[in-house]
Amino acid sequence: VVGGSNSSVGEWPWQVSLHTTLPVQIHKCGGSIISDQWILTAAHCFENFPLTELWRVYSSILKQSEITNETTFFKIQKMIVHPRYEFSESGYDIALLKLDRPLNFSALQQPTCLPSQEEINMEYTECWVTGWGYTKEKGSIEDTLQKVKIPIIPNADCQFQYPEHRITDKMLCAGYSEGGKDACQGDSGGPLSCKFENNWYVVGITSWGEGCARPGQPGVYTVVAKFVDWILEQTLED
Ligand SMILES: Cc1c(O)cccc1C(=O)Nc1cccc2ccc(C(=N)N)cc12
Repeated sequence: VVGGSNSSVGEWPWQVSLHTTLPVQIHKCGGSIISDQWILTAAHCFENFPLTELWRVYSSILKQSEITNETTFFKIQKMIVHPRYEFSESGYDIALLKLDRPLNFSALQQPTCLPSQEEINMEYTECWVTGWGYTKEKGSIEDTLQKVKIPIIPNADCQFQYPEHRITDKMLCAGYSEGGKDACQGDSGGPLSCKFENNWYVVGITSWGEGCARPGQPGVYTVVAKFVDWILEQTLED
């Protein structure tokens, strides 16, 4: 996250950290708890690491430095990448991870709400992006979970700012025209969380952007509301 600040303990209890273990263990992506056994994240996180055995899921973490060999983690029992995903910029950048065992909800780890299906994206006035990603383009993974408040912008404006891309209705954009605040590499898969009538919803999934926090280059997110049917089909089956 560029231009953000440190989160406090339990502020984003649905945020998880996804680590790969080879060649060394490292944070790769964020994700959101949406039930006691399912994590919502981005498909592009698994492009070079499609094997579930390579991943560890850490919940109730504020600092990456809290993670030691003794820290408990979840393994991935099932990885479901959207069948229409090809690459981030073409959309469908969404994936579901089934944990090897249910997690116990607590103040530090609990699910966030899935948004309703109608298009109320523009009515969300309080949205935050969170993650341990880079704080600048040539950055590195942050120790403390970062947060930054970012406004959702109309897709028409976003399309103008990305003339070489097709910004579809399954993508949403968020950013400041002057740049300076944005998600970045390492935040991928994490939530764009919006507070609505005193509840938090995972409205977007951090997906891509040209660089990070550049003026006129907003962050692009998967619109979760467009995939609620798919999410329910995949997760209620089990
Ligand atoms: C290609 C690249 C880097 O090598 C380092 C940092 C960023 C980039 C880059 O262009 N964009 C990105 C690469 C990977 C994930 C990203 C996630 C979000 C955003 C965003 N701006 N909201 C940009 C990303």
